[in-house]
Amino acid sequence: MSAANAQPASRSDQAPVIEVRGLVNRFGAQVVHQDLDLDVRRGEILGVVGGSGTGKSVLLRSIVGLRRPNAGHIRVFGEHLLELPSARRAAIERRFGVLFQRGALFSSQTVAENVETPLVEHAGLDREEARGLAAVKLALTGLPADSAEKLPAELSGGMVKRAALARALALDPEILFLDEPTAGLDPIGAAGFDQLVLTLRDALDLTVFLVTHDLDTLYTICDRVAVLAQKKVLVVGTLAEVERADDPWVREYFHGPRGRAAAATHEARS
Ligand SMILES: Nc1ncnc2c1ncn2[C@@H]1O[C@H](COP(=O)(O)OP(=O)(O)OP(=O)(O)O)[C@@H](O)[C@H]1O
Repeated sequence: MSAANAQPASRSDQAPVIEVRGLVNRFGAQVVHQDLDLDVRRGEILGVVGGSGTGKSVLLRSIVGLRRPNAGHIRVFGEHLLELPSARRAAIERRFGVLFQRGALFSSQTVAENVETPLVEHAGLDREEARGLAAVKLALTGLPADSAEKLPAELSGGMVKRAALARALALDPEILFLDEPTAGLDPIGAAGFDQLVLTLRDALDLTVFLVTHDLDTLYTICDRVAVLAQKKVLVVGTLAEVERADDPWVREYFHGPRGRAAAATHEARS
């Protein structure tokens, strides 16, 4: 049985911690989302998939406050984010940890400084306190202690992802947003990162919103999967439910050679 399936079915308590309703995102004449609805349940790892350009990152950016959608509602922790005064919204956003596609570490700061910065700027810690806590966060992500004093450019791709994850965890977030965390990693590095996300979700009681193209990630750690297509969430559910969807992209993605290989590997491990 895989680690993901080892979770009881009720691992996520069904209560949505994020509710997106009627979301519209447009860039000029290009409509990316039209009346998109999505719930993210507390405690789950939700995999968000879809073809290139279907708006996975734009959806993530809309929820975390980096893009104001053209229309719709986003409720997080029961609060309507788009209607909140900016200070209240910022307080909610501090309960998010975000790992961007390219890691987004400050290249001129050491790894430790990268993790310390949010602790100093947002949690009011002094540098020394922040340093101690940053070391804990870096250890949590499995980075060797000597990486702390290195610059991001001195780390491997997998280590950069772990350092960026440590930074995303700096302020003890309740919801972790990951944008293609295993992109560019070799299969062993990617599998290690998947297991890390699963372990941290369980240990830290996180909810995880995970944008990915990685079929192994979906089969190994995701509780549910949401497929973006036709400007909305076309289907959301367990992998078994999503695989049954009658949609050309779903068929090609899940039932094509790579999908079948990922499913077979997962079966063999179960
Ligand atoms: N700031 C922007 N200005 C104009 N168009 C944008 C902007 N951001 C995103 N888009 C467009 O919105 C669409 C969705 O982009 P998005 O990055 O969300 O796709 P995605 O599903 O994450 O794709 P991928 O899987 O390739 O990363 C794309 O056509 C993109 O070009």
